[in-house]
Amino acid sequence: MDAASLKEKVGQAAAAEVETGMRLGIGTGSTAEAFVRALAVRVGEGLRIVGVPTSERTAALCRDLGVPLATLEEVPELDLTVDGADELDSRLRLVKGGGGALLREKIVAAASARMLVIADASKRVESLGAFPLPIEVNGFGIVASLIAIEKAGSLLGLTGCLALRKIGESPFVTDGGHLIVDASFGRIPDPEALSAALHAIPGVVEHGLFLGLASAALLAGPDGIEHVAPH
Ligand SMILES: O=C(CO)[C@H](O)[C@H](O)COP(=O)(O)O
Repeated sequence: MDAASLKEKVGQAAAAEVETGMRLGIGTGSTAEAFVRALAVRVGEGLRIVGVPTSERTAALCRDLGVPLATLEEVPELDLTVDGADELDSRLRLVKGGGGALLREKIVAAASARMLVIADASKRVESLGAFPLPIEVNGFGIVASLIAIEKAGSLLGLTGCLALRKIGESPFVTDGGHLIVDASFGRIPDPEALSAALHAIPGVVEHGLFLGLASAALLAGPDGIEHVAPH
């Protein structure tokens, strides 16, 4: 089965878990988009939900497909967030932010009673870190922040290159107006320690380590959908 079909299947499986009346956080990325498409079908059949999108991109798709939306200000407590991931480990610790939406994704996930991760099974890893860690930074003092991120990594034995994310020649700018640094640290033995160290840097707005947020995952592979709980 190709990657698009796996995303479609897992998007449908996640949409099947949505119950009428739910307040949903709606993730960002190609897998989350497959979920939105399947959710829109159910909304067309009479499912009543309200969704809080994690990016302008997701909001636009939901509007196009007729998925009812609200802001997090209007609906500040959510029942379930469904979102993709770039990596997940057996404890359902995640790396997210490949699509640059990590700040809103984390705010929405933290406002949700449950977070369901949807991905193809190739996203499951023994240790986080093969995927470069996205770090959202304020544009002010970017060089100072880069130096501080490098030092924070090296104090934890993590070395590797930091790259300012670009689209063509221009820096990628997030929905919140910030920049993204992709940190190729390699294997991250202690994600909690790295999370704390990054949070201590004033120019770091947020980072893509999602720790203790995911409640379950649906992973699509050639043999079907696997339901995974953290352990
Ligand atoms: O974190 C994200 C966006 O910021 C995405 O959920 C993550 O990058 C996975 O994307 P995809 O489903 O396209 O592989």
